[in-house]
Amino acid sequence: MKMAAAGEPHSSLYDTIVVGAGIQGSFTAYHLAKRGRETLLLEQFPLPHSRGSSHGQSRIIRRAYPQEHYAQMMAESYRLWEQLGAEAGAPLYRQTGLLVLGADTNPEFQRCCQTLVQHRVPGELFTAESLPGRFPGIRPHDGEAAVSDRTAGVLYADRALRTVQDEFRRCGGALHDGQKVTDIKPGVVVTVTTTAGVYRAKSLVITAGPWANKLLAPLRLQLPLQTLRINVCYWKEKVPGAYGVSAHFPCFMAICAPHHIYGLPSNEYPGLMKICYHSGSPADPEERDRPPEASALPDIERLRDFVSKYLPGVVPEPAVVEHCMYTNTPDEDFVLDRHPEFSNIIIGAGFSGHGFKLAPVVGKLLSQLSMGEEPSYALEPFRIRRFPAPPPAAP
Ligand SMILES: Cc1cc2nc3c(=O)[nH]c(=O)nc-3n(C[C@H](O)[C@H](O)[C@H](O)COP(=O)(O)OP(=O)(O)OC[C@H]3O[C@@H](n4cnc5c(N)ncnc54)[C@H](O)[C@@H]3O)c2cc1C
Ligand SMILES: O=C(O)[C@@H]1CCCC=N1
Repeated sequence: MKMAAAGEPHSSLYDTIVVGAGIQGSFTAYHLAKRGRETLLLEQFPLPHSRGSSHGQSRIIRRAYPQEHYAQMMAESYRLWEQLGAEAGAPLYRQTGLLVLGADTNPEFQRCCQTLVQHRVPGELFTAESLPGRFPGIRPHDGEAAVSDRTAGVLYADRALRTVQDEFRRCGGALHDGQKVTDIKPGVVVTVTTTAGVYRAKSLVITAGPWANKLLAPLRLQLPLQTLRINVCYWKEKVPGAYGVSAHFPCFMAICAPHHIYGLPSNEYPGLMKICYHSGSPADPEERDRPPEASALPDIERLRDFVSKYLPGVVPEPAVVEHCMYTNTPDEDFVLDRHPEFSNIIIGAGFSGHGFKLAPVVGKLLSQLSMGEEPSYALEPFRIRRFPAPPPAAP
């Protein structure tokens, strides 16, 4: 394999250029390099950075999904996470189990129970009466039930991102950070201009997170993506460690309207549990550091209410609030597809706040599309054409 040293100009043609070194672009580049493809991964910010969606110490990994297509992909995703951890000699997740909590009549709750049974995932069903006997820290309400997914746990997100980028480089890939892509010229050979140089490749993968539509606009494509600024809240345990990994407290996902609330056992900040609202305030990624109006913070109020009603051993006031971006599609399914006009431009976008755990499979699928191979899963739920065509621009 031909290799250019880091920083050395590369005059010839790459097989693939991947734009965006978040978890999705990094896994895509890793799969390509492992398959011997000459791959360049471009990132606008010096790495590591905390301006997109892939930073932070933790993410939930679970097989409890109401949608069959994700439950199916998760089987392989667990294997690929395991494999990457073994290659790097560092574990990338900790099994804690997860509880899905909801009204026992809720269709989404019932679909989660069904997929867990169908995929023979080890777990247990609890009633509102039986749950506190097993997990005294949670106080469910009448008519609610919980189902556990014992395979679930916490991914060490920052470590995972660094590991996949290291493994990509170890396989011969080139990662150029601090280089913003400013222009893309489609063609049989795609020409990519950055703030530092010009590169050419046979195919291009765009995995730009909340910046996806900014890169797609000059390529005459706009996806129905909403970018949201998310408050990542940490809450103090009244007794340090009572809701911690060492006390075997699980992750949880509470099916609430209009958006779910989820939590992770205390670990990354001793004495603090991560409990978040699965939505946020609309924000341009360039404006992510500007706090929204105080009136636009219903998420924190909802979280306070949830903590005081369901988690009696947690102080109902956030102790630490960090930030991250979601990029949501209208149905919260991902976009994994070719550009409708330029078939050698592949798009991975709209991961809607649940894409980290699936990144090993997403990266494999995007790499397969860029190599012209048949993807190993049906991509119907992820096609661009599922969205109604935008109205024609005014004359
Ligand atoms: C608070 C929070 C909690 C979450 N919890 C979970 C969870 O528990 N489980 C789970 O599975 N998922 C979770 N997610 C979702 C998951 O983290 C995201 O789906 C995933 O990180 C998306 O990755 P990405 O690579 O698409 O985007 P990003 O990480 O944003 O990466 C895109 C990259 O592209 C770069 N880029 C953009 N434009 C350019 C350009 N012009 N030139 C060069 N580079 C460019 C950006 O700088 C960025 O680094 C959570 C997300 C958040 C925010
Ligand atoms: O994907 C996940 O597991 C988390 C928790 C539920 C809501 C979104 N992200």
